[in-house]
Amino acid sequence: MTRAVVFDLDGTLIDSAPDIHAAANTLMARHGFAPFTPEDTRSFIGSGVPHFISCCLRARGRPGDAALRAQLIAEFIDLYETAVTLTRVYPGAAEALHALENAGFALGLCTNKPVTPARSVLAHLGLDGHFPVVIGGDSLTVRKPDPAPLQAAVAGLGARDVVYVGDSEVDAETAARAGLPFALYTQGYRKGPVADMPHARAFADFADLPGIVATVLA
Ligand SMILES: O=C(O)COP(=O)(O)O
Ligand SMILES: [Mg+2]
Repeated sequence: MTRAVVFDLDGTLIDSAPDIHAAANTLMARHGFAPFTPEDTRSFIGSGVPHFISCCLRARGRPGDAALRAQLIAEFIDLYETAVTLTRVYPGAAEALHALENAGFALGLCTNKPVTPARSVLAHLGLDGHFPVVIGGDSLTVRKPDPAPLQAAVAGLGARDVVYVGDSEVDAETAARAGLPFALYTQGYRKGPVADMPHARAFADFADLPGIVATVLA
């Protein structure tokens, strides 16, 4: 059976918050709302687009407006596909993907970002060739922290021994519910202290990841 590493995307492999921030503020301006700070935007990321838009509306005093919410979700998804130019790969992440592949690991992706913008930003950054399986926030009827998307990624890879790598509380809960070890990247968009998040290992430097995966799966 294949050994595999499944990655979260936003805040884990890529710092995409600047693009998400720009898209959100385009939307806010279009609808006459005040812009968000980068910190506001980062705090809304991690649970997918519907949740992101709910956070935007709550912050602007319109939490119960279902029609506006549906409209903003559709417009945001429209903006999302080309929101790639401000996004950067975290230092050492691309090298870690190569090292893991060279060590024989299959690689998969399980993100709450919708699958079309996820594939678009992966291609823009030259990372798409690493991932035979990409599960996005709209791939199934449920999204993380439900374990089903992560389990679908694992099944798609045909893997048994798997580590999930992510940056957020949502990712830690997803891995726990899927019964998989979790490696926490500490430089992403988590909302609280590392100590409050269940994890097998935490790392701040991608150079450490291949060794961590080997140890966790030993
Ligand atoms: O779209 C989001 O809210 C977050 O995406 P992620 O699951 O890749 O962190
Ligand atoms: Mg993330």
